Amino acid sequence: MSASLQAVLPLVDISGLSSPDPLVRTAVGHQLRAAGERHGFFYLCNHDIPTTLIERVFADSERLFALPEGERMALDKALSGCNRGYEPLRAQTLEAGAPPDLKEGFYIGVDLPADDPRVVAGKFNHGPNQWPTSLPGFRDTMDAYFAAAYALAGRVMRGLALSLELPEDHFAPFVDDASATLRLLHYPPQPPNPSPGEKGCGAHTDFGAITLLLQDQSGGLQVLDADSGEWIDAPPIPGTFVVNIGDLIARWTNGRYHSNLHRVINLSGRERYSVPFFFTGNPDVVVECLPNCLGPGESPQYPPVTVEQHLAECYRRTYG
Ligand SMILES: O=C(O)CCC(=O)C(=O)O
Ligand SMILES: [Fe+2]
Repeated sequence: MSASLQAVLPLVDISGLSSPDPLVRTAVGHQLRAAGERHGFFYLCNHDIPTTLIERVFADSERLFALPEGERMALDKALSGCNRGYEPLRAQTLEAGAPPDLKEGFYIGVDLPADDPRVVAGKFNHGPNQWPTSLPGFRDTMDAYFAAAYALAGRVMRGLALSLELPEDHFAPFVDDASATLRLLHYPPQPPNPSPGEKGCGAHTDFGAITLLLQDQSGGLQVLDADSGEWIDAPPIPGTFVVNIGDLIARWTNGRYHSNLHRVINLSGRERYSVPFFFTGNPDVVVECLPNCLGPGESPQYPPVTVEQHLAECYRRTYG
């Protein structure tokens, strides 16, 4: 990574949040605050998710997207009723007005049986996962990684509470029984003659509270620098996640923390694989401006919304 880039997107060592020393934890909070207020993006290191597990996630993701089309389509998320399973190429348009995204995906969420009261009640995105039957070990890998990323997201939420000078467990009602989505993504190489504006992932902000992103070595992720209007690269750094603040934190903080635009253009000439984990939180929580994020004379930029309402609207907007 170039030195200038390192200066732009900060690196936060998350292990400090586990320190018994409150000053060390608060120092991590300060770093998160600076990152949230600037680009809303940072690299996170010293998470304790094993490299071997991360490698298995990428290997199994490649195996999934290498399945014959018929097998992938048998897991089409259109068949699921709760947005789980396979999403074909060009199914989503993250950037309004741009061509559909040049990516295919696979969605995994909290696995709930059909008789769970929340599923029976028809809550948005609640239900069972769809699993490929021809890939031994796939489900175990994804279950293990889902649990690890879920726990890490909970730690980051504690850090964000500290960053906002709130009690560390302030977001506990949001973290308890949280919804989250693990998304496997596969981007073919950008075609030599793309349609105007065609990208792997059009410019968008993420819908949830935070996103923990793993990417392979291809590069291609770009983050908007709102001050200069330029796109800055967020290349992979081994051993780290790229973490970004999503729309819910922007709403909570009245825009003090940025849910920043980002996009993917896979210019590597090869297949690109990435794995975002969206921590969307407890669907019943009402997200509204935190009192300590409202300066004198300011009014809330966003009306209160439940997590569930917000997510349903974001899906409607980008899937049509
Ligand atoms: O593939 C990536 O690097 C980013 C994906 C992304 O931004 C998303 O799925 O929201
Ligand atoms: Fe995103």
